Amino acid sequence: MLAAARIAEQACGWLSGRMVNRYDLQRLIECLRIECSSEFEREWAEMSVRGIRGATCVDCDNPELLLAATRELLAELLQQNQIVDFDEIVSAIFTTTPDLTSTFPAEAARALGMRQVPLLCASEIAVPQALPRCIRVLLHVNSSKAPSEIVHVYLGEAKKLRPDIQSAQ
Ligand SMILES: C=C(O[C@@H]1C=C(C(=O)O)C=C[C@H]1O)C(=O)O
Repeated sequence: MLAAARIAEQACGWLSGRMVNRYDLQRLIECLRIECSSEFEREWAEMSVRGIRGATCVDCDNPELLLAATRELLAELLQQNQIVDFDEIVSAIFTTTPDLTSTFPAEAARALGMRQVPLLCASEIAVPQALPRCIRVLLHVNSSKAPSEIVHVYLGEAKKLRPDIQSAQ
């Protein structure tokens, strides 16, 4: 639980059923202020920037299909990594294989609410025989998780890209 939520819960418990005077309230506010700042310092000290990878494929180069597939991928990445607040996301880089040019996958991220997140789209390297019609994403997030706790998400045909990750999960 976030420090602020836990402290607020404690404060509510302390206050419930009490007649509090102004002196008590001032004392409580001062205690919470000290407790909050040290808790936040501890939480921030444990935070690092982590990279989270994902990929998915579409059947053809159609903007609606591409945006729906990107939305699905992002939703899965957020859910699997318990990202509830877009402010935790530092940036997101998308690539599409050279056969996908109908739209920018970043639009799907904005449509999900990532309006403040810096986004970038680029074309993947045209490696011969590489998996076609593939959308990739690299999220950078502020996280207190260890690298081994990060869940990278490969959907559909894109699962073939990283069999090592599929077997590890
Ligand atoms: C294997 C992938 O495709 C390509 C190869 C990568 C790699 O070797 O790490 C990373 C991204 C892509 O350029 C992937 O998306 O994971």
